[in-house]
Amino acid sequence: MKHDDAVLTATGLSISYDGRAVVHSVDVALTEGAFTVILGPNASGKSTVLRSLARVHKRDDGDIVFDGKSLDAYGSKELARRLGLLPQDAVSPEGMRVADLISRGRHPHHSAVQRWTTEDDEATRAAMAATGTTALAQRFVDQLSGGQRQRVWVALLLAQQTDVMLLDEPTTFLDIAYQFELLDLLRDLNRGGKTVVAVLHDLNQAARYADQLILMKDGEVVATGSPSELLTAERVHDVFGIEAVVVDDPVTGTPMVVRR
Ligand SMILES: Nc1ncnc2c1ncn2[C@@H]1O[C@H](COP(=O)(O)OP(=O)(O)OP(=O)(O)O)[C@@H](O)[C@H]1O
Repeated sequence: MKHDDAVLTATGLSISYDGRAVVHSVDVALTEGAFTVILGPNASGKSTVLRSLARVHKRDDGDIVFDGKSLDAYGSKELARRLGLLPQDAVSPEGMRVADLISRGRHPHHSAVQRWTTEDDEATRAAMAATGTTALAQRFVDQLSGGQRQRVWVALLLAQQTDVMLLDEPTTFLDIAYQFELLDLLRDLNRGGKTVVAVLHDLNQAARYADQLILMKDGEVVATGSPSELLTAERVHDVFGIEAVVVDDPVTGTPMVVRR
């Protein structure tokens, strides 16, 4: 699969767990500088694809090319400086304070002998400010609410300062205000040049924020395109099995899916 404006492409990507195939020869092209949202029903393979794109999960087959070079050719620190993943099931080490967890986002930027620098300070401070976690700095991560913890994980990813950010259901646990705040933040980062890829479940949020949607079902990519191209009543029915009408969002004009 060749896309001149893609920063990360996967071709013929197949992935399994313990011999059970769950992703079947999919092609994915993530446009550089775009905000891409992966949508699909539960168990359709979204997280598995995302983890594989971040080289966290091994693929059985397929080529992944990141910025002109095979993903496999990157050293782990080199890759972590350029591409970051917020997993769906991030678990923090027990007894760790928020500031310490977020500072881990700076590790890929350090050599074996390098000390903490003012740049590291600046990156972590900015990440905490952007995610509203500054006041939580000395709290233990395992004693936070689900939403607070989620914002801490996002802060870690921000502190990592990668060109490409992959986020698996980043709005989980967040109240509606924080959901939009986080999506606004991701959009700002995206407009500042970062390539953002997020798995979301809310079709209308996806339609508002995404330049590009990747629609998955049963371990396959069923369609890729802009929200207005993709979100039709017929496709929503085919992929999610619900009867809906698609109208224009009265605020943004993007497609808005309303269940009948
Ligand atoms: N660690 C694992 N071991 C075995 N099977 C797994 C594992 N993780 C996921 N699977 C299976 O792989 C398939 C795809 O799962 P995946 O988590 O990628 O889907 P998803 O689209 O992200 O789902 P959801 O919206 O529920 O998060 C599912 O059938 C799931 O049961």
